[in-house]
Amino acid sequence: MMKIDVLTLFPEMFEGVLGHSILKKAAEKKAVHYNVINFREFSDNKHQTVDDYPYGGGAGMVLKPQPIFDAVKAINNNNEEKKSRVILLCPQGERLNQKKAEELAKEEHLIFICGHYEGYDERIREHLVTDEISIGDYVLTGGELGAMVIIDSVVRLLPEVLGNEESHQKDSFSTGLLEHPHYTRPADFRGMKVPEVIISGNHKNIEEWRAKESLRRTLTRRPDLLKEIDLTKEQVKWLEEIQKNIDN
Ligand SMILES: C[S@@+](CC[C@H](N)C(=O)[O-])C[C@H]1O[C@@H](n2cnc3c(N)ncnc32)[C@H](O)[C@@H]1O
Repeated sequence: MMKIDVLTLFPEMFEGVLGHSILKKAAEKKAVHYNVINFREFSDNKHQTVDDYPYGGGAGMVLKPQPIFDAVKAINNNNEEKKSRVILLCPQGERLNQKKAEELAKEEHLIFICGHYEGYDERIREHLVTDEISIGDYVLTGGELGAMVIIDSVVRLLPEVLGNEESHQKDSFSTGLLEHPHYTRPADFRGMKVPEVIISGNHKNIEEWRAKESLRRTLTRRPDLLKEIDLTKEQVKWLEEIQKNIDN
């Protein structure tokens, strides 16, 4: 079972996300155990302060190292040698992608540190964390939403979490390509018809249509992804056909 600890000043923010849908079911199935901790509890200051003014002046408050170092130590049962992935949410970090989610899904223990205010003391970054992850090139008020995004992307990859019906194997990015379009009943909705091939019952043709649509989507929306993967000869041929159709 994967263990996920989250250090935050706003634990209530996680109740909605971890307490619903697939993330909740994953915990019920014992694929994952969540532990959301307010690191204010670890402050050794009688006022339980967790932040302070930045040395050198400037706007905003900075998270102090002590409560966060001590919280991580307590999570690891005071075992300094314990090898957990300690992930700092940080707009300056490596950008999250599917590959990173897949890598983290192989771990047994993840600890997330959610920053707030102006940021955190640099010694946390230098001496405590193993990964700094950003969820995109924009600045959030805190790391909580980022931690939730990473947890969601990781937990759905754990064995037993998604059934066959919701398999992630063909999801966008898992194959290196964007996923093909989906349709459901009715076949004719107010004059808008689904492509003939997918109601043909011919599985070989349906698979080929999906494979080509996946390539078409990637070429038109995210051509950068095509440079990252090795295409089969057949895919290269299809891609050339798709490109010709677009050009004409
Ligand atoms: C207001 S931000 C601090 C930004 C910092 N002053 C800077 O310019 O890099 C407060 C906290 O929100 C979180 N955060 C903000 N943007 C994020 C992003 N794109 N991805 C992940 N975490 C983010 C981080 O934990 C950060 O410490």
